[in-house]
Amino acid sequence: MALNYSLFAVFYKWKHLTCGEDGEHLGQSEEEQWEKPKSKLTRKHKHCTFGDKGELPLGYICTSVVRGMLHPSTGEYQFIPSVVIRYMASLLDESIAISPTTVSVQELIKRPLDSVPKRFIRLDSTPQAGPSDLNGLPTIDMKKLLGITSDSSDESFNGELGRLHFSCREWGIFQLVNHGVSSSFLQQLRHEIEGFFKLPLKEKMKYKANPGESDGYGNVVRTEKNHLDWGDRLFMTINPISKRKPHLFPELPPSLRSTLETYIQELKKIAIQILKCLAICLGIDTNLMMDLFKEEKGLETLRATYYPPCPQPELVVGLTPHSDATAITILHQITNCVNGLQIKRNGMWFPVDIPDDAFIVNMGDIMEIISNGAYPSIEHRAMVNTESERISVAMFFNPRLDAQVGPAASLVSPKSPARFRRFIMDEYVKGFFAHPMNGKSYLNGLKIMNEASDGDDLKEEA
Ligand SMILES: O=C(O)CCC(=O)C(=O)O
Ligand SMILES: [Fe+2]
Repeated sequence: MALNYSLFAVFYKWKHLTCGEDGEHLGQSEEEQWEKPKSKLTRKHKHCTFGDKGELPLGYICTSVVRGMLHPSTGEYQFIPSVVIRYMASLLDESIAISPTTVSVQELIKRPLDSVPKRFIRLDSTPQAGPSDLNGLPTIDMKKLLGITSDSSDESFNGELGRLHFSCREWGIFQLVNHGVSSSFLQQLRHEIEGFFKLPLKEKMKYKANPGESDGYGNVVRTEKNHLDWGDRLFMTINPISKRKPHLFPELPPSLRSTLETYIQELKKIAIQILKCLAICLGIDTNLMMDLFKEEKGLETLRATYYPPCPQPELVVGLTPHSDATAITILHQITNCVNGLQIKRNGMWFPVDIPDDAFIVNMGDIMEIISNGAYPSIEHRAMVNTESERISVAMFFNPRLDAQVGPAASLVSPKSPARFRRFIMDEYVKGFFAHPMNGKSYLNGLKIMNEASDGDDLKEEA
């Protein structure tokens, strides 16, 4: 059934709309409920309740306004009777009534929900390991990476640098401790980000993603089958500053903005040192690597995700399986103790237990490309639970948009030909957002199938 918003607008004005108790519909099929409501009424349905408007007598015209909704194309916030909203929710799987960017799971769970709407239901036959099966991720001590340069002695390679190389090659992910960002500051960050998600929907929608853009607030469909994830996001380009959307970062509540600004600066320092160390481990000239991530030009984005509790967590996914389209990502689970990140290893999903205040660093597709496959990106997803909300903040570090990216020249030889095509970063990013989120499928599209590659094509740039 293809119902669109204008049809709902007609329902809204419909003068004979009646309902059962607590706004429930009457009748067998949903069409009937709307077409012949009166014929189905019984004494049992003597009154109906509309949210804070209290009980309304039988047959009362449903014009009480109790909830709001965003118009899919104008983005305007509009009040709609709760009964219409419930009906719309029941149609989520079949209807285009709610446009992808206007769904807020946080709003959805404010209503009584026994089961999740069909559009959120995902089936995944990949085996799932138990919570303790992973035995923790490798741990890297940031303090020990500080001060390492390409002139450092071989000793450092035997120590933390060696562990870093191993973690990236064998795991593609590690937890970072002693990173220097204080617990009290992380508390403040938590307070600010939670505050953002607690804002009324109307406020948050000032930051909504504009049509065709990836930056902004909302639950954006990125899957082939138009499934929705069980989470609301705020995604923003942070650097270069000229790429910040005027209605987003600059317009955030000032205390959130300044906390984020400090956080971003701290993470940037960490990311740059890690990238330098990775270049050393891989045998890439650190200057070439740093040129890609030039401080004012490197592409940096941030995604804060709010995962509400879910009545049927086994049926939904908080964040669709994907690998990050970045060089490296630094993830902070701001709701300590509430886990949800899972990684795919040996064809199996493993839940990750993130220690309080540790950061998670993972390799993205760009690092897999630069390293010519030596540091594979890790496929991961986020899952939810029945009890607690969870919030994560991921910061993505990428080469500058005008950089030509491909396997580092020093890693390509006749024996080890380039495994990936070269491209301009800007085109890669645009292509990524136009591509459905589906494991590592975007990266796979950049693979050179014919292993014999043209070495001359590989310039000195990393
Ligand atoms: O919330 C998480 O644990 C994962 C977030 C993530 O993978 C992302 O934002 O790309
Ligand atoms: Fe991710």
